[in-house]
Amino acid sequence: MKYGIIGYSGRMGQAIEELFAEAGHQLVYKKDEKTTKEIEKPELIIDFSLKEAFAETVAIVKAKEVPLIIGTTGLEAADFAKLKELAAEVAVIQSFNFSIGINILSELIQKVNNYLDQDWDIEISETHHRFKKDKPSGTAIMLSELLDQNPEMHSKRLGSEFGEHEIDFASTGELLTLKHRAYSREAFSKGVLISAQKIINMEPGFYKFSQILK
Ligand SMILES: NC(=O)C1=CN([C@@H]2O[C@H](COP(=O)(O)OP(=O)(O)OC[C@H]3O[C@@H](n4cnc5c(N)ncnc54)[C@H](OP(=O)(O)O)[C@@H]3O)[C@@H](O)[C@H]2O)C=CC1
Ligand SMILES: O=C(O)C1=N[C@H](C(=O)O)C[C@H](O)C1
Repeated sequence: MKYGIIGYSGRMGQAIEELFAEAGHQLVYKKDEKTTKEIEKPELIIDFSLKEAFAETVAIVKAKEVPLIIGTTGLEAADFAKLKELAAEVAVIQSFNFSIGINILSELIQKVNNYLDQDWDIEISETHHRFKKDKPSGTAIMLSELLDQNPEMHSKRLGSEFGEHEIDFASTGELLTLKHRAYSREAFSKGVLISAQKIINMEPGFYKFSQILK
């Protein structure tokens, strides 16, 4: 397939380009903060950039009328409303975490949530590399939204950590811990590749990555 990346020289942009090249796909549209290179019209656009790029990403996808996969974090309710509006015209797949493990963890958290009453403390801790700009991580926010209670959030920015999320559930008598750790950015780019292979043939609509995996 011929695809485009917004945020192509970033850490995720590079990881996606590497995996997609191994799978035989061709990067024909590249956009960063200050540069745009278009060799050909892409069949889909992938956005792993920063929240500041969001309005322009929506405008580009609208103009090109191609599907969008978006993993950029820091998006808020108003941004999601815009994505859903865009999804009336093209297919949009969104997730704050494209790893398979975090999507399994999400299902486990929903299961645990069914057993909890107010007697349980819930804390989410996340650790990422020192260059990460947003805090708490998009994943921590996404996981917290699966719970009836508002959990405490803790963030660390340390060295080269690709992404670690831990969720602790404790009552006065016991502690349950669920944890996920990415070993590399391939954990995320693999999910983007699965999404790209499917989105090409999908009808317009807003889809979470968890729906694509099922
Ligand atoms: N959903 C998921 O599974 C995952 C999501 N992420 C998220 O992906 C995003 C990117 O992460 P990462 O690659 O580490 O970040 P980087 O800082 O390494 O890369 C950001 C990229 O976005 C570009 N950019 C910045 N501002 C704009 C703009 N206004 N318009 C167009 N492009 C812009 C940068 O271009 P330039 O260099 O020219 O400034 C750069 O290429 C983050 O939001 C991160 O949280 C990360 C991993 C997994
Ligand atoms: O910026 C990162 O690196 C990551 N960002 C996402 C997030 O904010 O949750 C996903 C992953 O943990 C890596």
